[in-house]
Parts: sequence; structure tokens; C-alpha cells
Amino acid sequence: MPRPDQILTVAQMRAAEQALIDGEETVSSLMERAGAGAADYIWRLSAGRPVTVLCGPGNNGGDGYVIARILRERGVAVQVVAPLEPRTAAARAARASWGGETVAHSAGEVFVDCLFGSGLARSLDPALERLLNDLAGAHRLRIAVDLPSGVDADSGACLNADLPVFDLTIALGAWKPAHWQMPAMELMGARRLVDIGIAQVADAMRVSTRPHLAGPPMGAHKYSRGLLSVVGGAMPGAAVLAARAAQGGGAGYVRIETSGREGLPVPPDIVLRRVPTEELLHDRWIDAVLIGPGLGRGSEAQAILAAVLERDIPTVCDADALHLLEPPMLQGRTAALIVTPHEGEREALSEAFGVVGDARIEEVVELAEALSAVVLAKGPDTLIAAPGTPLTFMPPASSWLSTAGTGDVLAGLVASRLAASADDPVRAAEEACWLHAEAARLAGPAFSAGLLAAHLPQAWRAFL
Ligand SMILES: NC(=O)C1=CN([C@@H]2O[C@H](COP(=O)(O)OP(=O)(O)OC[C@H]3O[C@@H](n4cnc5c(N)ncnc54)[C@H](O)[C@@H]3O)[C@@H](O)[C@H]2O)[C@@H](O)CC1
Ligand SMILES: [K+]
Repeated sequence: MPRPDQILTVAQMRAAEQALIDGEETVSSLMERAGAGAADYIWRLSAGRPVTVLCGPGNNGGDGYVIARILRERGVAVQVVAPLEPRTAAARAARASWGGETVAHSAGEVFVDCLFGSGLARSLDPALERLLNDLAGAHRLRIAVDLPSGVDADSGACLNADLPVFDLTIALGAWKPAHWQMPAMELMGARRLVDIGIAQVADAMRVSTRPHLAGPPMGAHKYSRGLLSVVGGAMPGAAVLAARAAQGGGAGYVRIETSGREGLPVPPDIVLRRVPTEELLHDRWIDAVLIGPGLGRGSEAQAILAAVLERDIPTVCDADALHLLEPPMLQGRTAALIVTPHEGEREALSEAFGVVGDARIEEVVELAEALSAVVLAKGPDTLIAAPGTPLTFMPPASSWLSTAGTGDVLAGLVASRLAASADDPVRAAEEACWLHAEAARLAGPAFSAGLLAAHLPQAWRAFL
């Protein structure tokens, strides 16, 4: 049985389809199944309203003719707009079985985009781009089949500057990377998947599914639930915020260690340890370390980072630490390392570690290899990469997370989950993202980072 969370590149999708065609299936039988699955969604959503289907020259267009035929059989008034003749045998057969006329333009209620799917090879020429936008603008409800036309399936790039936004995108057979990547994701509206019998592909990428988190067992104590040290630096507020979040992430014992002298607004339930740099983390019970939020970027900060990494304890590096990290600091390390860069930090890391990829997805994967670390590349389309492990895509979270300090909260959460389960850093990163997203949902619109952290205890309820 395929997992509904698998994400396939165009090449993997073609190979998986070919495997079915080498068996009992034909392109036409797959097209019939894909079209029927999409037609079901469209029929429900159109609720008796007339439907316009825009059909392109390839098999995505073929799906469109199947959808048009099935909707007409169910009594829906259907118009087909076909600016290009079908070019594949299966699409020609689907057009023949539709049998109806085609029109040059249509306006009304429901628009279905079957112009191009995963076979899009270049940007839409101006006439097609205009037609697509005109039709989308002339209908109330917009549905894209497999992918919105104009989107590159593998990278999530938009090949045209001006593409319409859809209410629903119906993915066929399996998710493609574009379904979970910006900027394409922003065009898709809600996403639904139609199963057409594609098998599970070995080493397929996946979209993260909601985890189940266990509460502490009956015999738990603060050390068994994980001891986390947050290393403070020049700007102590960020470390305190991260430590607050870490408490909400489930670690049993969260402390801040600092070699600085600055006054820290540390709440009474977070232990503060002031020690010289060479004595940082001198406690064999420490399960995980977080370093970076508020660390600073000077030579002192760099010395602290080097000393911390040398301790070879499971570590999360965020913020300033990502600008200071250099290959020699990781030599000889065996403990887990998680880095949590946003776009700018990821670019800095790529430069420091000599990583050059063609696209974000490849670059994140290569960065994980170069660092021998889990890379949590955060943003509206967060990716989690680890050496030798298929890439994980996180479903999008609230866009209200785009405010100062939410990265410190996420770093605290990742470190907290790592302290609780250092044997599986990918899982720790994933769990942290889910808690972060759920807390954002609960905190409502326009929240501050502090309020986000304050909602973590309630966020847990969604995963217990
Ligand atoms: N291959 C299969 O077995 C199945 C494919 N399915 C559908 O088929 C789609 C993929 O089919 P195709 O590979 O035919 O791809 P498309 O339907 O996306 O179209 C590709 C065709 O358009 C041309 N083309 C690409 N970019 C163009 C541009 N900018 N302007 C003008 N022409 C352009 C290509 O040369 C090719 O002829 C999927 O997205 C899905 O909707 C489904 O029917 C299920 C079965
Ligand atoms: K499409």
C-alpha cells in the first residue's frame, strides 16, 4: 500500500506510472481513474453549477476531457476550452470519448485548469497565460488538476510572473514537491490527493504527518525527561525566550548557562548558571544544548561556540551560531547536531561549507550531507533534511509566525525535543515544528513570540 504522505519528483512519478503500465494498466486506464477521482471532488464542489474545463495538449488535458465527460454524464452543464489539440494517444482518446464541442472562451461558476500538469517544460506563452488568467477571473470557484498550470512540479517555481490563485488543487497519484514549496504552494488553495494505484516508492520524500507525543511515564523525574542547557550570550533576552519555549516543549529541566556578566531577566523556574567559558556544560547529565539565540557574532561568541561544540553533546545551533559555524568546529563530533536556518542563515551556512545547489531543495539536502547534521530549513515551506534520509516537507503553518522571536521559540522547542529523544533528531525537529504550528494556531492572530511560547502547554493536547 502506498503511504498518502509520499512526495514524488516527476521522474519518480513517471517510473511509478510506467511500472503500473508494465503490469495491467494503460495510460488511458490511469487517466480514467485520475479523471474520475478529480471529477468526484469537482462534482461535489460545483453542486449543480456549470463547469468550464480548460484542456491542454498533454495528459493533463486528457484528464480534463475525462472530467468533462464524467460531469456531463452526471447532468452537469460542461464547456471545454481547448486552445491546443491533444498530442498524446491517451489524450486524443479522452477527447474522442468526450465527443462534445469545444469553445474559445467561457464565463460562469466553476473553472477547472487542465492546461498543463507535471509535463510543463517552459513558461506559458503570452496567449496561453492570458487565456488562463481570463478564464480564472471569469469564474467564481477555481480548481487546478494535479498542479496549477505554469508551476514547475519539482522545484515549486512559478514559470510565469502572473498566474491565477486557485481555491483547490487536486494532486493525482502522489504529491509533487511543488505542492509543499513556495512560491507554487501559494497558488494552490486547499490541497487534496487522488489515489490512482501508484505504489510506495523506496526512499520517497514525504510530507510530515501529525505525530503522537507521549506524556511522561508514571515513574518520570526531571532528569529522565531531558536536561537542556541553553547557552546565553551578548543579548540574553533571546536565550530566555528559547528556554521558556523549551519548557513548553516537554524537557524536564531547562537551564541557562552563560559566561557573561550581563543582568538576565531569568524567571524563577529557569536555573541560571554563570561559569567561565571553559566550564560551560560541565555536567554529565546534560542531554542537549541550544546555542545561538542572542549569542552575538564577535570573537568571544565564536570561542564559546567552538567550546560548546567540542563538548560533543547533542546540540541545536540557531541564529548567530549559524553565522559563526565553520567546518573545523564539527571535526570529531559524533553527537547529533541540528541546525535551524532561515533563508539568510542557510545561505551563510552554504557559503561557509562550500555547498552550491541548483534549487533550494537540493541545497538543503547537500547542506545536511556537508554538515553531517539535520537541517531544519525554516520558512513558510519548512524542509527537514538529514544525511541518508528522505527529505521531509512540513505542512504550512500560520503566516502570523512571521514575527520577531518565533525562531527563538522554535529553536528552544527543537532542543527540548532533542533532550527528550536524542536518538532521533529528525523526529525531534518534526515534533518541534508541529508544536510550534499548533501553538501559533491557538495563539490567534497578531501574537508575540512570548505569547506563542505561552500557548505551548495547550498545544500539547493536539498530540497526546
Ligand atoms: N502519465 C500517466 O500515466 C498519467 C498522467 N496523468 C496526467 O498527465 C500529466 C502529465 O502529462 P504530460 O507529461 O503529458 O504533461 P502535460 O499534460 O503537463 O503537458 C505536456 C505537453 O505539453 C507540452 N508543453 C510543455 N510545456 C509547454 C508550454 N509551456 N507551452 C506549450 N506546450 C508545452 C509538452 O511538450 C507536452 O506535449 C499529469 O500532470 C497528470 O495530470 C494522469 O492522467 C494519470 C496518468
Ligand atoms: K493543471
